[in-house]
Amino acid sequence: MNLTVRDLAVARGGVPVLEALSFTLAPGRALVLRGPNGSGKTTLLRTIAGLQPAFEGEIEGAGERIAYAAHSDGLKSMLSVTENLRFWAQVFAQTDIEPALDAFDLRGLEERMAGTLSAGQKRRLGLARLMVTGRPVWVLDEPTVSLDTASVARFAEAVRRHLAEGGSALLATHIDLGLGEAQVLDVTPFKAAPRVSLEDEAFL
Ligand SMILES: Nc1ncnc2c1ncn2[C@@H]1O[C@H](COP(=O)(O)OP(=O)(O)OP(=O)(O)O)[C@@H](O)[C@H]1O
Repeated sequence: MNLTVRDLAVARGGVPVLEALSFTLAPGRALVLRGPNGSGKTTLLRTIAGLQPAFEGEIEGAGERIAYAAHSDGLKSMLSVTENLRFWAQVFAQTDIEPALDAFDLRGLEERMAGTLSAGQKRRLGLARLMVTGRPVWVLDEPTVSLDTASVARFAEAVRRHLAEGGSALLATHIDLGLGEAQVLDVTPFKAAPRVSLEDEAFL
């Protein structure tokens, strides 16, 4: 199933920040949002994740298909790394946290309280949670903040695997993730953005 956005306008504080936005994101595809600070990327992602209503337009294929990773890691600081992952796995009716521990290099940190982790380790744990949601559409806001080069590469690899398994990813980022074949959508406030269809693009 595609994620489809049609003639979408999104607003913060009642003020539209983006409008006339349309795109289709098919299974196996990634779309990177690019735009200057304040251009509305976070607002768009929050709207697609269902955290705020659309100002105008339609979103299809979102709802319970979305796993959203916001700017903040949203961890439970008094729970250990494994307890955090188990908690989230339970919320999403999943059981296996082992692949997430491996993918985000959390081995050796399993029993550490999340609150005692470094910023980059917290971010790795926050991103590892995506893998225990079982949800097909990853919506990611600046996912690589605080990550070192090796962790960025691990993250990109996790995204690639997710796409290869039929998932999709919508990401706002200012840095090059090395997802060479990902489509890029330039977000320009108050101007009609180009229509993007990822259905016919080569597999990432
Ligand atoms: N809580 C809020 N209330 C009112 N306006 C807000 C709020 N949060 C953000 N804005 C404004 O909405 C606009 C879009 O912000 P948004 O965070 O979506 O941009 P962004 O493209 O994600 O920026 P960045 O690259 O800096 O993260 C900006 O002008 C911002 O100042």
